[in-house]
Amino acid sequence: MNATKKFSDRLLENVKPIWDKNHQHPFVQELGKGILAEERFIHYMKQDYVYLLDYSKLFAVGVQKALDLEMMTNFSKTLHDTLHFEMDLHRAFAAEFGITKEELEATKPTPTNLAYTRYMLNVAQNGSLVELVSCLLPCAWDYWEIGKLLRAQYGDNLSTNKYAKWIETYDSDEFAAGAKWLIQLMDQLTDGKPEWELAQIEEHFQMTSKFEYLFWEMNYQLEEWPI
Ligand SMILES: Cc1ncc(CO)c(N)n1
Repeated sequence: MNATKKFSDRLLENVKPIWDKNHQHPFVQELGKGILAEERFIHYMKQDYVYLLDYSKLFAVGVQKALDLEMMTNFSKTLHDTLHFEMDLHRAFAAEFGITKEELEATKPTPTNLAYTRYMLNVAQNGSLVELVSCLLPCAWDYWEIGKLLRAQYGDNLSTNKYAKWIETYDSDEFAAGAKWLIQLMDQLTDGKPEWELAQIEEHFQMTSKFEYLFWEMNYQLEEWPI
């Protein structure tokens, strides 16, 4: 591999068309403008809460598969930050909308949500550590990108945006630190890997990025089980 080009640069370059779609999705844009229908936002908050319960289990598997104490510490810190810092956002919004913590936790995942988390959990449990990281990374990295983008696009109107806390959370130093650590970890773990393995990693990265798109879409459409 070209010494100056990191594997994460390649990932970003190739995933751009998918992430651009995510960034232009009406759910994301309307959230940025503060005009997203509350019904859609509430659907998202509830679905994302149970999504995060499963997503954070990937960090727990990361602790188990970590190669050294530093990696273990970082996985367990990010697990803690997800359950506390990130999910506090959901609990705060739920309280505003009159939804209890118990109600949040009892949310039944939609078909899209379930497909997304089962895909990641299957890779986490049956694949290698770097495959696990390739599933975690789009979630953390693209949310950080969206936080930065919405701040840049709509930051001047945050005081009147009822979803401002969402943008502030994903554009925060705390959230950025987790994303940056995962990007660096991806580069560390892929250093010197053969192309067939890099291709496998990129496949997971693209797949979970597409699931990110489906997640915006399913909340915008208020997806439920049809039967
Ligand atoms: C669906 C989804 N992807 C990524 C994140 C960021 O952790 C989130 N909260 N939800």
